Order: sequence, then structure tokens, then C-alpha cells
Amino acid sequence: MATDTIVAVATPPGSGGVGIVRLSGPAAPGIAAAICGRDLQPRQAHHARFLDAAGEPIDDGIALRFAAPASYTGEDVVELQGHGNPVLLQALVARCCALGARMARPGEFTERAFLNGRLDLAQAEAVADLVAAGDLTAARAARRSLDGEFSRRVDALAEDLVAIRVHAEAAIDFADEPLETLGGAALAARLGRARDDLAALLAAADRGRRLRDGLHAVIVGPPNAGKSSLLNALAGSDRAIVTDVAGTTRDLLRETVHVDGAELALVDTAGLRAGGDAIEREGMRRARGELARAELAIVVLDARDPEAGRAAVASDLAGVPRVLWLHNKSDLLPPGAPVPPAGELRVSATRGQGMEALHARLRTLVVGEGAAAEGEFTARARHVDALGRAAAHLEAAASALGIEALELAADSLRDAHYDLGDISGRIGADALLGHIFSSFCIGK
Ligand SMILES: Nc1nc2c(c(=O)[nH]1)N(C=O)[C@@H](CNc1ccc(C(=O)N[C@@H](CCC(=O)O)C(=O)O)cc1)CN2
Ligand SMILES: Nc1nc2c(ncn2[C@@H]2O[C@H](COP(=O)(O)OP(=O)(O)OP(=O)(O)O)[C@@H](O)[C@H]2O)c(=O)[nH]1
Ligand SMILES: [Mg+2]
Repeated sequence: MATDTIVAVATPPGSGGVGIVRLSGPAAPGIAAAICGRDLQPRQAHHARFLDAAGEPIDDGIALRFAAPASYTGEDVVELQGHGNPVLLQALVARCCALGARMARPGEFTERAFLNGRLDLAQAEAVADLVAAGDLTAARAARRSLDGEFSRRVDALAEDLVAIRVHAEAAIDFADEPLETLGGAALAARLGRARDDLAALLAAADRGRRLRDGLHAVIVGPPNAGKSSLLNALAGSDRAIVTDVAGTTRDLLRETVHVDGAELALVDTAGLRAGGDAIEREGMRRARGELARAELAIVVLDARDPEAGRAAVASDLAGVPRVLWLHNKSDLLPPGAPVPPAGELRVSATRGQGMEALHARLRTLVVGEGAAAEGEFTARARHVDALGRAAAHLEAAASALGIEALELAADSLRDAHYDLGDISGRIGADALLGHIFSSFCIGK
């Protein structure tokens, strides 16, 4: 348990209806009593004046105390909920510091919740994901991780590994007997199941990671096809200038959008065509530079003449790992117009036709096939990496078991078990902690 007391403004910078100063640590109740002029009862809302050193009110508001260990951090916690004015909030923080608190580092409240066993590491990371979630689907996935859904699956697997390790270690002690008589077949079967479970968890975690990390997607196509209109439709706002003049967009325009929980870092670009003035040519140069780094190209064609557009961009798409072809302006097509080739979508950016199918396709491109929305949770590259290492160690354990090299198998099983421990942070992960919590916002 920490001996010092931390303080920070927990609400976002700027002014708002209410602003919260949060304290955690043993001195929090005393500091709050000095500021409020009386002791605070745990879990009761008190309306109080928040006093400065001279006894003059800095603000008035609601004071709340949570007594250790029944608090967010597991320590004594106090919240001073004042008016949402940054000047007043900073004055309150300064007063808390004068009374013995110190300013919290980013993520330090959640770090303390972790250190005091209120959350495991994957859950603590999910707090940051929940705060950053760009839509409700992403928030729900983060919520599941925060509730421990991901951690429970990791823990269940870790428990299986413990049982398998115990079995393997016991067999080592009877090394003069054949493995068969020591339940070798059952051991191999259990290990096989653990490998299957791990593979399924790895796939789910990788989807969770892609959900969180998103894709860098570049919108390209011939001039006037509706690229900027598409960006606006996906963003749900008039981000980009749209006109009927070919060559409207010159510079790159970046916008992060969320489709069904998946994040896309979208870039609108200048239309690609031969010729153009100096500005337009510079715009095309930038568009091609962006394409070279794209994880996904969204090609917008005019549905009335897709082949001309296709020819104009085809040579620029080499090396882009994913390409989605859209036939835009479907509303202008005559009835009975030929349907696009398989895999290509017909949409109308301005009328909204086909946008639902587009959302579904984009989500699949980000998260991958087989991504059941149900039960999805957020995960990070760090988790996927740990699961991948554990999977490699289980492979090695299975091979070793196959040649009855029990000691080797036991070593690999232990390594796999430790890999899983990195995810929850329950088995020595000190080096990771500073890195993880420093990416939080202050006051979280
Ligand atoms: N005002 C306020 N709102 C907030 C937070 C906060 O710290 N303060 N949170 C901060 O992230 C989130 C809620 N998370 C919280 C998690 C646990 C506890 C807590 O006091 N837990 C105790 C008591 C549980 C109970 O009685 O229900 C415990 O777990 O023992 C508080 C907030 C979002 N809203
Ligand atoms: N009817 C119809 N018009 C559209 C649609 N999408 C875009 N447009 C119109 O097509 C014109 C060009 O749209 P933009 O979004 O500016 O096209 P762009 O591809 O960004 O064009 P540049 O930036 O010049 O390369 C505008 O007049 C839009 O209103 C659509 O789905 N249906
Ligand atoms: Mg444009």
C-alpha cells in the first residue's frame, strides 16, 4: 500500500458543469477535512465550502469520501466535486499539495488500483481503452475486458496449465516408469485441449487488438467520383469540401472514423488523373505517397463509368495489402445497369444507399472474418504477443512430450504459464508497468 497521497483533476481540461479533484492515499481524509472544515463520513455526499489556507472559500461543491479498501484504488479516496472551472480546480489541487498531497502521474490512480489488487493488468488497460473508445461497440468491447472477460479466459487457461505442469512434474519423479503407466495419454490429451483453447483465445485477442488499433485507410479514385463525399458520409459530418468541380481536393485530409466498433484512420486524397495544374499534381503526388503506407485502399469509382476510373488508379495500387472497390453514385444509375464484379460494392455517398453493407465490409476488413460481435473484448498487441509466445511454448511442450522428454516438456509448460502471467500482471511484470500506465491521462 502506498504511503504518499496523490491528487489530480479527474475531469477533462477546460470548463464544464462540474469539475472533480480526486485524492488517493492515507492523508486524503485529513486533507479533505481541512479543506471542508469538517470530517467526511464515508460514502456520504456532503455539500461543503472548499476553504483555502486563510479560511476563504475557493469554491463550494460536493465532497465524497471512500474509506479503504472499498474505493476505486483500494486506498482512502476523496473527491471534491466543484464547479468546472480550471482556475478553481487548480487552486484546489494546489491547496491539497500544500496540505501534503503530491500531483499524480498519468494513470497513477488506476496503477494503484492494480497494485492493490482491485484490477489486474489487462483490466487496467481496458480502463484506458474504455476512455478512448470512439463508439458504443468499441466501448462495449472495452467494458467486457474491464469486467474481466478476457482475464477470466486467460486465467482459466493458466489454471489448466498448472494442472498439466503438476502432472508433468509428477511424472518426472517417476522417470524410471514408462510414461504410459503415468497417464501419458491423458496428459497429451489435456495438452491438446489447452493448445486448442489457446488458439481460440489468440484469435479472439487478435480481433480485439485490431478493433482497438484500427487500420490506416486511404480513399483514392478519379476526380469527382465522390471520395470527399464518402469521407463525409463515414465521418457523419461535412469534414471535406465537396463540389462538382473535378480537382476540388488537393491536400490530404485526415479523419478518424468508427464503423461498428472498428477504427479507421481515413485519408481523403486528390483525384488521380493524367495532367492537372501544379497544385493538383502536387496533390496527386501526396495521394500516392499516402497509398504507399496504406493498409487499406478504398477506391471510389463513378458507377456510371467504373472502367475508366479503374484504369486511372490500377497502377497505383500495387503493394497495397487490402483494396475495396466502391461504385459510387448508384442513385444515378439507370435501372438494370450491370451489377459490379463480385466483392465490389455499389453505394451512394450522398443518398446513403449501400452504406450499411459498406460498414459491415469495413468492419470485416479491420477485424477479420469470423468476428462475432457477441462476446468481443478489446486486447492489445502486448497481449497477442504474450499469447503467441505461450502458443509456441505449448507446441514445444507437445513435441517434447511426443519423444517422452519430460523435463523439456515441463520447462516449456512453465514458460507458457509465465507468458500468460504477463497478461494479467500477476506473475512478475514490473518492467511493463511504467510503460502501460504512463500512456493514461492524468487523473485516471
Ligand atoms: N465520481 C466518480 N465517478 C466515476 C469514477 C470515480 O472514480 N469517481 N470512476 C473511476 O474510474 C468510474 C467508476 N469506477 C469505480 C469503481 C469502483 C469504485 C468504488 O468505490 N468501489 C468500491 C465500492 C463498491 C461499491 O460499494 O459498489 C469497492 O469496489 O470496494 C468507484 C468507482 C467512473 N465513474
Ligand atoms: N448523385 C450523387 N452525387 C454524388 C454522390 N457522391 C458525390 N456526388 C457528387 O459528386 C460531386 C463530386 O463529389 P466529391 O465528393 O467532391 O468528389 P471527389 O472524388 O472528392 O472529387 P475531387 O476532390 O475533385 O477529386 C459533388 O457534386 C457531389 O455532390 C452520390 O452518391 N450521388
Ligand atoms: Mg475531393
